[in-house]
Amino acid sequence: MSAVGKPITCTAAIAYEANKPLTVTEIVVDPPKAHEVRIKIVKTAVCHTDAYSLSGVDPEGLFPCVLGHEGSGIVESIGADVTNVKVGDHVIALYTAECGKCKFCLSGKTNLCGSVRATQGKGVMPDGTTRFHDKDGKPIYHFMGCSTFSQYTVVADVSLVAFDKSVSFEPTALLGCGVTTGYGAAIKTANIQKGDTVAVFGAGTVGLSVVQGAKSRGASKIIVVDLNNDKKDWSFEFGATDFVNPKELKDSEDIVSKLIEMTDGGLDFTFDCTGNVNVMRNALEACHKGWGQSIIIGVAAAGQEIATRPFQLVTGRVWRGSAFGGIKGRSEMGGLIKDYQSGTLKVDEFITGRRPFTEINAAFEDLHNGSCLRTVLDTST
Ligand SMILES: NC(=O)C1=CN([C@@H]2O[C@H](COP(=O)(O)OP(=O)(O)OC[C@H]3O[C@@H](n4cnc5c(N)ncnc54)[C@H](OP(=O)(O)O)[C@@H]3O)[C@@H](O)[C@H]2O)C=CC1
Ligand SMILES: N[C@@H](CCC(=O)N[C@@H](CSC=O)C(=O)NCC(=O)O)C(=O)O
Ligand SMILES: [Zn+2]
Ligand SMILES: [Zn+2]
Repeated sequence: MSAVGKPITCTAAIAYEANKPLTVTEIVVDPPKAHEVRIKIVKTAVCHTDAYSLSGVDPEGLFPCVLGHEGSGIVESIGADVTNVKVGDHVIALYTAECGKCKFCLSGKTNLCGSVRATQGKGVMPDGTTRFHDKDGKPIYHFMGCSTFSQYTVVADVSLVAFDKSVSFEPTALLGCGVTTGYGAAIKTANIQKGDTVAVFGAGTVGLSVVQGAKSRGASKIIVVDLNNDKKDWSFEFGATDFVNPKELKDSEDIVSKLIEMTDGGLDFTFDCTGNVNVMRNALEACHKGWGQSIIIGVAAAGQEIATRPFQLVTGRVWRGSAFGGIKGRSEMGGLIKDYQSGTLKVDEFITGRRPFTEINAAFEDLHNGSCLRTVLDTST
């Protein structure tokens, strides 16, 4: 019997409090209101940002909530006035919405959209209420406008994009965050050109996706910096030309001087994909005088601040940031899917494990163990 217009009881993973394992339990998911879409999530994966928010240091972190923002699934039902998707469409949830109408969307300068961001950061839908409840009716917060750690979720219509049914749910789940973020940061935010030199700090899914973006643009040197030698082989497979482990430098060397020496004065582009503010400083200072740009992708907690001597900027180095790789999810995801289909963009290669949904806490543990890129969860099991 169809559940359209009715609440659905399903399994979800609830973050009840910071730093505690998620509780896999039944919740109630209300039907979508106007301009909302209820999705049956098929595949989802854990991104480092889910672990960051679960750790309790995210100033927008609210509990209890349904985490998860890398996920894809099938439109189960739509609310009034939804015109961009229909029931049965295969979709990716987008934590960076694209309304096409707000000041941000119309600026042509950014992929950040203002339409739902304020309520998204408060863990509620645009009308200020939640569609998730526990069995006693108590509200459960949404997360990043997606909440993919549930068999069913509700998102704003501006927070999803449909994709061709010939593409499967696993790669599209990963395109919901990590891969798109890194690849976009390289090809869009930085707009790396043939011959440029690049250093990437942090060889997780985001960092290695920067690497493949740099490779696709013909960068002449792509240096990966990571403390974990287990990331070396992957770095080369995704396109790195060099791998440096700062722990293995000589006493007389530091990572900044090492990178400057390797690149005849510094890099054209560096990327922080660690979220560590000390690494961000090194990444900036390893840039070439006069033009080098450092792009911050990693997320750091409230209270953490970046520092450098202003002279570093006076002498032409540029500090920038990138959210979701600068990609506009609804109008540009199709291009990334084409890159995936043509083989330019590796996505499946990031899947280092698969688990049933009930093992979601183990998937978080995987992320903290250096031999994981992404663990994909099957919400039906
Ligand atoms: N701006 C945006 O739109 C987005 C930002 N993010 C953020 O990007 C970052 C990366 O995410 P993700 O790839 O999923 O995370 P991962 O945890 O998979 O990757 C981070 C990598 O950085 C390495 N690392 C940690 N500390 C250092 C250090 N001091 N020097 C060098 N390498 C280091 C880790 O090594 P080890 O294996 O030893 O832990 C790991 O390989 C996170 O901060 C995440 O929150 C993610 C998605 C979107
Ligand atoms: N609530 C967090 C926000 C951290 C952050 O910067 N998030 C990234 C996406 S991380 C994905 O894995 C982002 O896109 N930021 C732009 C935005 O509008 O949120 C905090 O306050 O730390
Ligand atoms: Zn993410
Ligand atoms: Zn907008």
